[in-house]
Amino acid sequence: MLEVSGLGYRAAGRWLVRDVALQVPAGEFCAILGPNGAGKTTLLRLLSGELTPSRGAVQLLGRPLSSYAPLALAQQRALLSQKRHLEFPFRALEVVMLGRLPHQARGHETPRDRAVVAESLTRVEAQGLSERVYPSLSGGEASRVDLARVLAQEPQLLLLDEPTNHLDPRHQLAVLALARELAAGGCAVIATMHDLNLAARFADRLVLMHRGEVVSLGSASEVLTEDRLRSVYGVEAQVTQLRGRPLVVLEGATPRDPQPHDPHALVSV
Ligand SMILES: Nc1ncnc2c1ncn2[C@@H]1O[C@H](COP(=O)(O)OP(=O)(O)OP(=O)(O)O)[C@@H](O)[C@H]1O
Repeated sequence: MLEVSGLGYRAAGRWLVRDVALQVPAGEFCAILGPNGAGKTTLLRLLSGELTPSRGAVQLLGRPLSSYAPLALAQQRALLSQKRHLEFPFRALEVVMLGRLPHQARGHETPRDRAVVAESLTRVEAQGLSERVYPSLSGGEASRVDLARVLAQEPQLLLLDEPTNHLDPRHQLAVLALARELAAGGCAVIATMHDLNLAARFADRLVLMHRGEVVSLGSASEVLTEDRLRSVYGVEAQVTQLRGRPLVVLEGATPRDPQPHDPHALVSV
């Protein structure tokens, strides 16, 4: 589904993402982890085609991402950004209908569009919000409506930037269960996440980033080791097992931040 090799992105005189190689097949839910500033969002934006790589390439469904026309790309992949802003007093239903635009001939709504929108709102437990004005929604409510919008796009590749942000525990679980369900249905799902235990529980594979590079890639048990959590996140943690998955108990911060804001740390050589 998605193949990435030698991917790099340079801005403001440094490499924000460097040398990333990754393959995500259809049917997989992959979580991208890493400390603040590690490059997760930048990588996701490169995978979506929103940013153009400085090096390397992204292939989607066997074709370079750069060869897709915007409409054709929007029919295949959807990106839920972390920073979302909508000033217009659209109803939630209308916001979700925006997800159907890539599939509509000359912007004409069909009964199928309306059915997909209704189903998308139901899948994120937001059907009761459909008539609400979007700017009046709480952070978590707006997040669920935004998720419904990208679901309505019916993408083959779904990219989610911190999809559990603002959500209460029940809705965090529901959204990640939904990501699993979509993967089971043949979609490739890639989500950036900060909650290590939720990532371990729901994702098939974890990608751990540090200073713009992928430092570990594999199952939760392979990636989430106490040594790695210390060196990458700067935390002392105990990693135990719960129902066959690692369970991380954070104990405290190490004396030194392993992700210093050193502007020269990523300077190209
Ligand atoms: N356009 C840009 N110009 C300069 N620096 C940038 C730009 N975009 C991002 N950065 C920097 O690149 C680094 C990686 O940013 P990114 O948003 O990818 O991190 P992240 O891993 O998603 O972080 P977080 O967990 O805080 O969301 C950060 O230090 C950020 O300040």
